[in-house]
Amino acid sequence: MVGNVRFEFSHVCTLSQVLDVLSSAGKLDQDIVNRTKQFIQQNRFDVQNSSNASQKKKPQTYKERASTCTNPLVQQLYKIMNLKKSNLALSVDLQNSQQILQTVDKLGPHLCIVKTHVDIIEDFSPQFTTSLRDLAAKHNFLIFEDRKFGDIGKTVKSQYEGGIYKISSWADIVNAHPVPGDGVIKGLKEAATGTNKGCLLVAEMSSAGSLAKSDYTKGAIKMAEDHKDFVIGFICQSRLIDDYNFVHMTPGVKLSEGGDSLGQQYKTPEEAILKRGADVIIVGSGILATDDPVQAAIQYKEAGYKAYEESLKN
Ligand SMILES: O=c1ccn([C@@H]2O[C@H](COP(=O)(O)O)[C@@H](O)[C@H]2O)c(=O)[nH]1
Repeated sequence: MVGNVRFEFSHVCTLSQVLDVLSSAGKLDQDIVNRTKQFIQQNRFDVQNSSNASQKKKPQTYKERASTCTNPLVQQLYKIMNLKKSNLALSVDLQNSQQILQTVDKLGPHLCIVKTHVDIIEDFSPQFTTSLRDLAAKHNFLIFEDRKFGDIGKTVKSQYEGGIYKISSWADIVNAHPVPGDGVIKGLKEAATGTNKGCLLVAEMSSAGSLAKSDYTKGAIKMAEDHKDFVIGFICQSRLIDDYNFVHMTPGVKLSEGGDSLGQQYKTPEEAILKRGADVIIVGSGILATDDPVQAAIQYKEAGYKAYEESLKN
């Protein structure tokens, strides 16, 4: 009240919208935007239900997630993570097939997922994928081909099942950019009919200046929810949805923060899991570019698992 005049205030835009405007104008770093939004999400005060406001959904163990999630591939992944006490995915970005297989054989006991970029292998042969599948069976991990499909449905279908790589015959998981619309998912899904395969949507990226943010990321979430039978989660930099049926996998992870000369941005396993809500951390050079990759993998596995245990206390 001012004098005898009563004023009523209501907001014209949300804090998230303000953050988006500042980010689009180049005034705020996307990383700060994502973290602030995540903070808001985690600390939301529900006015209508304020007595329950402090009751956050209880975090589930990997074992609990394996029994409550509905997608068989997601169940399998959480079972592996529980059994091997590992949320570590190795990005095996090497160009020689023997080197890849030897590395995977040594590091396999510590991994829940092996991520490949099959098109950087210089001596690719179908035998390589047979040997990789043998190692997946020997060490109990899933294979994720980081192909990032991004074309119309019929093209991605051919790229997934055909060509020299025949990705659908050996990869458990692939990923896709949501940019073409959900035809990209429908095309991949058709090629995977009747198999236990899954797709991750690239909802956010670790690289500086990524356009995958705000409404684009929201669109990716909607697409995932519309295709729950095949989309098993996201490549992302923050927790996007409070549903363990969608596995959040975060690349750009190293034991110390920083970046590379081509725009990659690193965060620690603790930051990725505890602050940003990742389920799986994806690590490449942090392990491969060391003198002792086995020791490095153990370090990442232990750091990732410790952060997961810590997250259960929240
Ligand atoms: O947003 C993204 C999506 C994918 N990647 C891939 O992950 C690895 C990261 O390797 P590092 O050596 O740990 O940087 C690489 O294969 C990328 O293609 C990503 O980094 N960011």
